[in-house]
Amino acid sequence: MRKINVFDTTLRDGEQSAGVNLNFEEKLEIARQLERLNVDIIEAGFPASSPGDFRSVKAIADTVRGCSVTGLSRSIQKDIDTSWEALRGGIEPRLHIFIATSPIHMVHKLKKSPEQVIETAVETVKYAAKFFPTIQWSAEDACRSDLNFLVRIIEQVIDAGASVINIPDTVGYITPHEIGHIFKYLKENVRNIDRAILSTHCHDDLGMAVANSLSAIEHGAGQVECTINGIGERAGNAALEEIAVALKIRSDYYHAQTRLKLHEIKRTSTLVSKLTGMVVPNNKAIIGANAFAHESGIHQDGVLKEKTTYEIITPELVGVSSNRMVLGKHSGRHAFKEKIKELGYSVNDEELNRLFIAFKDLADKKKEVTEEDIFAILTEERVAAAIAYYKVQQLQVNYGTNNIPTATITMTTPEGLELQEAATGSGSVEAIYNTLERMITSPIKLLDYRIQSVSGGRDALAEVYVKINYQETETSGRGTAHDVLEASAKAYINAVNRILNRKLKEDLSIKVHS
Ligand SMILES: CC(=O)SCCNC(=O)CCNC(=O)[C@H](O)C(C)(C)COP(=O)(O)OP(=O)(O)OC[C@H]1O[C@@H](n2cnc3c(N)ncnc32)[C@H](O)[C@@H]1OP(=O)(O)O
Ligand SMILES: CC(C)C(=O)C(=O)O
Ligand SMILES: [Mg+2]
Repeated sequence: MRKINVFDTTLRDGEQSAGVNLNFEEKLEIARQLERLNVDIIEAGFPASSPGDFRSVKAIADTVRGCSVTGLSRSIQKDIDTSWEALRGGIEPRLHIFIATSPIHMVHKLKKSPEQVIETAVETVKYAAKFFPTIQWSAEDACRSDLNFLVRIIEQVIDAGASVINIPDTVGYITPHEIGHIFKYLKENVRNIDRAILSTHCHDDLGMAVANSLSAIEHGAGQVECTINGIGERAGNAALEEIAVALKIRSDYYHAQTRLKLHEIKRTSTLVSKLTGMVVPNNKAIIGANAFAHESGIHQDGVLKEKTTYEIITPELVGVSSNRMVLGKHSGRHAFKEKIKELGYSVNDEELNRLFIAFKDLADKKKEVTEEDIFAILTEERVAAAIAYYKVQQLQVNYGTNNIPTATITMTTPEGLELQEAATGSGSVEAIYNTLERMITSPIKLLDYRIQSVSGGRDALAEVYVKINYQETETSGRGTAHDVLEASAKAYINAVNRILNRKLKEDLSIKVHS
């Protein structure tokens, strides 16, 4: 297996993301975590860009011992001197020096001829070699540069002392096939290429940064530059976690490996996301919240039977504790039954079918059905099955800021009659309770009413607790529903039914004993 060096530029190119500004302590914390992840090189910043960046780069170089630390420099003596002051305390001081090589950049930005660019590159690499044992030289916008010009300048900077040659796709323009060709061409045509490692540095403007990096590796790159979570200038850089895991999972294809401790990936990603404020999308490969979540019934059934049916990466590989079965409207009976078992219940097939109907009904209204929701469905179902005397068939409430709230309810009675009533109240809940009282024979006194949400979010289930006095007996009742008014009606009827149930049992025992 070929060894690929991982050059992490989260603290330099990653910090170039619009809106990101890491302070000294935050940069140091991320550097320590990158060291734990075991990257080969940390690009800690751009020392000449500001006193703050100089201080952080110096602190990181002086602290980190598990890998090499580098800093970016323009092809200017002043930048090189400042970088040396920042980096000299590191275990293997390394300079990352760059100059643009594409016609667009040379003409419009640098305002230099190709010959002047070669001269500047060679002079500054020679100057840097007086201080730095290792020099990485980058041809900015290499992928839009003339290939033969690239060959010429690379040969000369290697002779001047550079031992790593980086070929950036600065503007995210190249395609996987084309970058493969560039690396192959340089390998075959740069006279002294055996004295240097070729490196790839891709941006994601066309969404191809990772694919391009992998193609470069396939065609001869020995170093890959990337950032955690793919953050970086504009649309970002190639995502470290995606490249590293692709090399691991498809080692049969790439025959290349890194020295990364992959189980540190999730922790590193979370830290970077937190400190930069760059939120990781749920569907992001490897580290997104949904990367190991299965939602649909057929997939869940497959994973329950054999994980490899739908998982090519084990969550543990990247430091995620386990996969996740998300219960939602696409889930099937197998996953639902498994969740019930996890909650410590056993249900027979008939109960499972009844519960599954209630579950699907809720899943249609809610994005994700949580464990708390399932627990509520289970309890509700069991309690309701035991004591359904009065049963609300239909409930409608009219509410408006300038209207008196009115409830209309259709309900079946213990005798099997279907009644319909309407009543008003000072609020919607009172209107419901006044309506119910018209249909229930004995008077009811409401003693307590409490409402809470079962799980978080705007679509959470509502759970209502009531305490009532009915037929000279005090009891409580609960109701759960997606709507607070429906839950309120259910709780009230549940309390009445509990009393009727208790009384029926007492009557039966009187009859049995007499
Ligand atoms: C592709 C990349 O990611 S490159 C890295 C990009 N990162 C950054 O720019 C972040 C840090 N940058 C900074 O803080 C500032 O730009 C500084 C401190 C480096 C320079 O600031 P200023 O001196 O005010 O220059 P400014 O940024 O406006 O312009 C850049 C100058 O550097 C020159 N330049 C750009 N690249 C190079 C290079 N590789 N070598 C030498 N000169 C360069 C430009 O031609 C321009 O020169 P000019 O003033 O003669 O026209
Ligand atoms: C400085 C270089 C390596 C860079 O970030 C780029 O070209 O994208
Ligand atoms: Mg870049």
